[in-house]
Amino acid sequence: MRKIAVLGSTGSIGTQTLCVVREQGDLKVAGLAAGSNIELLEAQIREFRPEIAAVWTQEAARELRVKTADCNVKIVSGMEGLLELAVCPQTDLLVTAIVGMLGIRPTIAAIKAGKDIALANKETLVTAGHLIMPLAEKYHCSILPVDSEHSAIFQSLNGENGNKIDKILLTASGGPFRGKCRKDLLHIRPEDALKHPNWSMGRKITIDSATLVNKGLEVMEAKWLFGTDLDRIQVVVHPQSVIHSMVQYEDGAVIAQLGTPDMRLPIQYALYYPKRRPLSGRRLDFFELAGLTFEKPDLLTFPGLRLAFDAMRRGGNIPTAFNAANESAVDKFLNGKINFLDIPEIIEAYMENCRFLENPSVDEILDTEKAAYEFIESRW
Ligand SMILES: NC(=O)C1=CN([C@@H]2O[C@H](COP(=O)(O)OP(=O)(O)OC[C@H]3O[C@@H](n4cnc5c(N)ncnc54)[C@H](OP(=O)(O)O)[C@@H]3O)[C@@H](O)[C@H]2O)C=CC1
Ligand SMILES: CC(=O)[C@@H](O)[C@H](O)COP(=O)(O)O
Ligand SMILES: [Mn+2]
Repeated sequence: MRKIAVLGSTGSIGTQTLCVVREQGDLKVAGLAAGSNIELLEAQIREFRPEIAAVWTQEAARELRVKTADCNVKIVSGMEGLLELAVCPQTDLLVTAIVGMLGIRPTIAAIKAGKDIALANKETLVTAGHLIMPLAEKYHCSILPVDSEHSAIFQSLNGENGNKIDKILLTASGGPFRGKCRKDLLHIRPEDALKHPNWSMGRKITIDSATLVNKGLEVMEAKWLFGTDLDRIQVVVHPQSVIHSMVQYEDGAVIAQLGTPDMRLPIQYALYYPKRRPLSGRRLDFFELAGLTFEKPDLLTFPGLRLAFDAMRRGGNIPTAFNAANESAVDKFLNGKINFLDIPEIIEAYMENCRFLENPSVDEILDTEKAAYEFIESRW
């Protein structure tokens, strides 16, 4: 029986991971971690009976201990708690479904403890991919993609070992503002940007989809996961989100993975790789598809994608600068402190102002993040 722990169990990916566990019935959940939603975490503890559960604050931990006193679960808190959970001996796979750079240290700890990683937390790979990929190789750990596009690429690479890839075709929905120009985006409110055309996801990634920053993060994620040069990764806007991504080989053949917009499939694929399992829910009906269309991304209206390519080309800690500035800017946008169009401006400003570090350590990555918050706080 595969034993898993889930970082971010109360979020969009976390709850869908537990749906898969519930439906399949043959996975053991040994650890659950959440931020502050202790009501849902308590219910998850009662249903899945993990050995260990983590929350962020000590106060939340105290409250959860009282609520779950009859459950024989160890409650931990803070970064120490996440690290303890990540290396918990009762697990062999860690699902990283937490948002942001908070995932870096637990992911590294889990790899060093020999755990496989089902990786949803793309920010970790974007900022620390140069540390994580070699570490996973050293400790013989698999990094199994959960992100829908990367799972599609992973599935399209199956059985093609040794064959030369011409291009990775990374599909993008284009977000809720596809087809608009900059002037149309001047007065966008958070509630407008939170309406993704095809996917139901957490708030941060939904804003990232609206700015195309998500696609920029995914380009970097693909580069690390598949070891592909940037100039072999092409973003293709595909508004229907039916083709989840494609791989073109040197003979011109294009292999793709298609499906309904349901994250349970890539999650389940990562949990059971290389096996497929039955999955309930709607199937693609090709006779009902109105059509599949494709466009080039509009880099003038959505400069976030251009900045991501730029960050990756510059390397070092600049992808961290890109990511940390975006995290700070998205938070400010969601709290009504800045406009939608300020998000890429803030990212660019910090990318230009941050101190360049060639091969940043974890501490230097986290320092770059802290400096981003300070820089942005002092100006916006
Ligand atoms: N949602 C999706 O469909 C997809 C998401 N991803 C990626 O997956 C990751 C998760 O996204 P998503 O599920 O949408 O995010 P959500 O915002 O829905 O969930 C985030 C989770 O992280 C938890 N969390 C927040 N702060 C802490 C903390 N300090 N300690 C422990 N846990 C914490 C939250 O807990 P709480 O709610 O209790 O505070 C929640 O369980 C992101 O990196 C995203 O880019 C990738 C592809 C698709
Ligand atoms: C479900 C998933 O993987 C998201 O990352 C999704 O792809 C967002 O879609 P866009 O960024 O293409 O709008
Ligand atoms: Mn994605």
